[in-house]
Amino acid sequence: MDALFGPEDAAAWIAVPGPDDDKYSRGVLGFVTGSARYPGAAVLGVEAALRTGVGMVRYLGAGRPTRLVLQRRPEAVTAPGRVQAWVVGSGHDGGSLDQLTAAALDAALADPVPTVLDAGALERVTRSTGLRVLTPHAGELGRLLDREREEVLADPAGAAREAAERFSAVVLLKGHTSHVADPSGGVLRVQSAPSWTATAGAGDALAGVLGALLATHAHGLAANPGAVAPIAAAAAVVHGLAARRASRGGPFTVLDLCAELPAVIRELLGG
Ligand SMILES: NC(=O)C1=CN([C@@H]2O[C@H](COP(=O)(O)OP(=O)(O)OC[C@H]3O[C@@H](n4cnc5c(N)ncnc54)[C@H](O)[C@@H]3O)[C@@H](O)[C@H]2O)[C@@H](O)CC1
Ligand SMILES: Nc1ncnc2c1ncn2[C@@H]1O[C@H](COP(=O)(O)OP(=O)(O)O)[C@@H](O)[C@H]1O
Repeated sequence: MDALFGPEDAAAWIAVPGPDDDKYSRGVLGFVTGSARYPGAAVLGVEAALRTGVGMVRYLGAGRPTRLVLQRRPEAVTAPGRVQAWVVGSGHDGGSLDQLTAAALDAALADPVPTVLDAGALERVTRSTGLRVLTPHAGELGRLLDREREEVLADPAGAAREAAERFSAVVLLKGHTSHVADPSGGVLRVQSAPSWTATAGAGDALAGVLGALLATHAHGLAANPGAVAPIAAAAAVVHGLAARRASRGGPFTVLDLCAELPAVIRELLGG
């Protein structure tokens, strides 16, 4: 099955808090992202998650990214504790991680909750124990499959499907059209972002949006793992609509995109 997934489909995957909710019942999202080399990736993921809506963000990383995350978002909690979903790998360099980040990453991968594996964590996919979503761009998916980037671009749906089957994961292959493949062979296509979105850091923000949607649906996911693929597609739609609002036909920064996320969520909910 290969289907187009749009805003009407995405609207069904926005979790709305109720009067009995508190920050824990809404869902806590943990991040092990960013590094001394790429601290900005940590800031962008946390910013995107908080603006998508989540009960709490826990951020675990080295001193420099932690300071920058707190400077931008004092709402983030930097103490370890339970979470309902993880985002790992944005701003990591597969090979070289400081000790604290490496230990936090090991703990996150061993935690059986839904996990977004991005950038530097993609190569650790077989070590993750929960429901997992991989968020590669074409070059990263090529490396995972031992293929050239051009081969992935020639058949993106097929490459995403192959990786989903091989790694028992939902695979969100990013691009102008994003392809979300699940291990049973289904592929959802999302095409909501303008080409101005091709800018460094946009993928780090997408990982944050996706993490927030997973954390706020975590309770239902254990019983319904098939929901992970539409949630991943919904994240791509929300991210793309925020990019469109930020762009209005011109360039924008990733923080501009993040600033539009609350309005996109509101609109999808009919507000
Ligand atoms: N603000 C930040 O902290 C950002 C951090 N990022 C992080 O940076 C890390 C690497 O991500 P990438 O997507 O770049 O990883 P890739 O490994 O896909 O890209 C690196 C490759 O791009 C190619 N390349 C480098 N410079 C190039 C140029 N000028 N023209 C054409 N090709 C060039 C090289 O072949 C290089 O091996 C990830 O951890 C990612 O999360 C990026 O998301 C960008 C923003
Ligand atoms: N031509 C394009 N049109 C629309 N969106 C794009 C285009 N190219 C990339 N994107 C989107 O921009 C983001 C780029 O992510 P990624 O390649 O991981 O960059 P980074 O690692 O720098 O954050 C993804 O969400 C992707 O879908």
